[in-house]
Amino acid sequence: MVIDRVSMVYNVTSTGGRDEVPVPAPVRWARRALGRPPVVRNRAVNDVTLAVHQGEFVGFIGRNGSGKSTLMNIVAGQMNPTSGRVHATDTPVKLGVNVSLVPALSGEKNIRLGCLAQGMDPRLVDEVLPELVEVAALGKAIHWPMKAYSSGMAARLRFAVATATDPHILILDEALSTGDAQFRDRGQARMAQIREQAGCVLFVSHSMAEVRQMCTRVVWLDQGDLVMDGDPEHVTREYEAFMKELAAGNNRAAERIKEQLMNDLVRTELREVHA
Ligand SMILES: Nc1ncnc2c1ncn2[C@@H]1O[C@H](COP(=O)(O)OP(=O)(O)OP(=O)(O)O)[C@@H](O)[C@H]1O
Repeated sequence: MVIDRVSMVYNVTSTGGRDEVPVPAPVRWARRALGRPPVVRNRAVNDVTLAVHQGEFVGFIGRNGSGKSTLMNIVAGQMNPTSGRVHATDTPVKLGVNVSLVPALSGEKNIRLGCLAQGMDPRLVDEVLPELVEVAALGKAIHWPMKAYSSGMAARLRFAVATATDPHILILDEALSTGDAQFRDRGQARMAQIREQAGCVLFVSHSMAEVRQMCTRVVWLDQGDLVMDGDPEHVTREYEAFMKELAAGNNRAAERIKEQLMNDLVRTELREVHA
């Protein structure tokens, strides 16, 4: 899958601020004339290019509002980017979105329904059902209506359904973190299985431990920019150093870390182009 120079700019109503980027003048005038609130431009993803290969487990990290979810929504086809394109060999499945579950039905019935909705043969559904019930690890609650589930329990169910068809490209936006330790273990085992079956997983997380443990590669986004892309240990270490400076109020030092890494990234890309 290739994310090719993807950018996303949201127009958002704002009461104003000095460093806001205004929309073009004619739009401003028209809104003023119509008595609508002013709108500013918010760049959520900034010209991001990435190639993700089969079998890769790519972690996406970055502070709040850095563009991770926006990028995942674009990859999942839920949102069109302002510019750029995503080329994928198969439809990416974003956990919990591509399958609509029914609150009044039991967990087991929902798994069955979710599998059928994803085009699975009914005989195959019977075959895989016990395994998926085990992945969800809901115990007796698997027979309860889904509306009686906690948010973590519902997340487990969605996870089991989303991974049922061995999606080629699976997108997880913080899904595992909502579960407890037992679910995380099972969830990780299931994702390792997906990866082995030559799919790839895109995984958004704020947990560096989880990212280091599970990912084969990590992408760091900040304010929509691609800051780093590489080895999980290396990227998470630099990210932690950046966050530490921010937490200590050393914004300049944090910016310097980011600038240096972005320059390194440009140099690497240039070397690759010339190679
Ligand atoms: N529907 C929307 N309309 C306008 N702006 C949006 C919208 N959704 C997100 N944004 C903006 O886009 C930027 C990126 O948001 P996004 O949710 O992609 O970040 P994130 O990295 O996933 O953050 P988090 O770690 O907090 O989940 C933010 O500045 C946010 O304010």
